[in-house]
Amino acid sequence: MDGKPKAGVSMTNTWLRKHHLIYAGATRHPFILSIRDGTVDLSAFKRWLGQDYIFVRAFVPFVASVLIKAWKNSDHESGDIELVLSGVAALNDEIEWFKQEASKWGVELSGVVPEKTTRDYCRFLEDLMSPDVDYAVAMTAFWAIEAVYQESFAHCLEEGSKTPPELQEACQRWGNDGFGQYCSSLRNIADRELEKAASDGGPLVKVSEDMVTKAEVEFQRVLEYEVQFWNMSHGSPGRSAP
Ligand SMILES: Cc1ncc(CN)c(N)n1
Repeated sequence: MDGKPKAGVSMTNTWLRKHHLIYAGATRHPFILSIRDGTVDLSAFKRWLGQDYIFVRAFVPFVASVLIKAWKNSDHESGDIELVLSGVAALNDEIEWFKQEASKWGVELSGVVPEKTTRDYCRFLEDLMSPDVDYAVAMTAFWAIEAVYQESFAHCLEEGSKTPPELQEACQRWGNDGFGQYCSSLRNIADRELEKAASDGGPLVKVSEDMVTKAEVEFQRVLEYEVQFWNMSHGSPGRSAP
């Protein structure tokens, strides 16, 4: 296979198939399955809550950096800016939700020390904020980060799941249909930008090919970080030390 999508098959589709094992590892992780079957260890949930609060605070400037890239790279009619802006607004609510949820569970957010996995993932986001990172690459990472949470938490709300009632609100936050629509829109933008790069036959063809390769690498790295993040939360053996 030459790594290029077949006609009519989007780039993200091609990558989801090619990397389906790690994608399933990220979206059907034992931590998520334990929420879904009601056996979740609540101390693991609280650990996730504290670490994810730190992650989300670092995610805001990353999304703001995508907003700047959207402003520079998309036209007004595309609606990219409005979509990313709605993401920033949703993160404002999300931060408030974390504060409320933490107080409900007795987690002191100001005392949470970031674990190594959280620090590494936040550093990864910081690297992606560079103006040198192309819009297509940043958008691919953005979509993948949101899609993992959407698919994971939606799984905990499916019929037959035994998610404890006190965790259902958390699952609704990312598992609801509106968030699913938002992820689809992010994915469409990523595909549109990747398609533009892949079909570029001009003198900068090599630059465009490199961009698509970079986007695929960052897609895989997001999935690896998401698995590590769940491992850390779950307290899985072999997780990295703080
Ligand atoms: C680690 C992680 N990944 C994704 C999301 C969804 N914004 C999140 N809150 N935290």
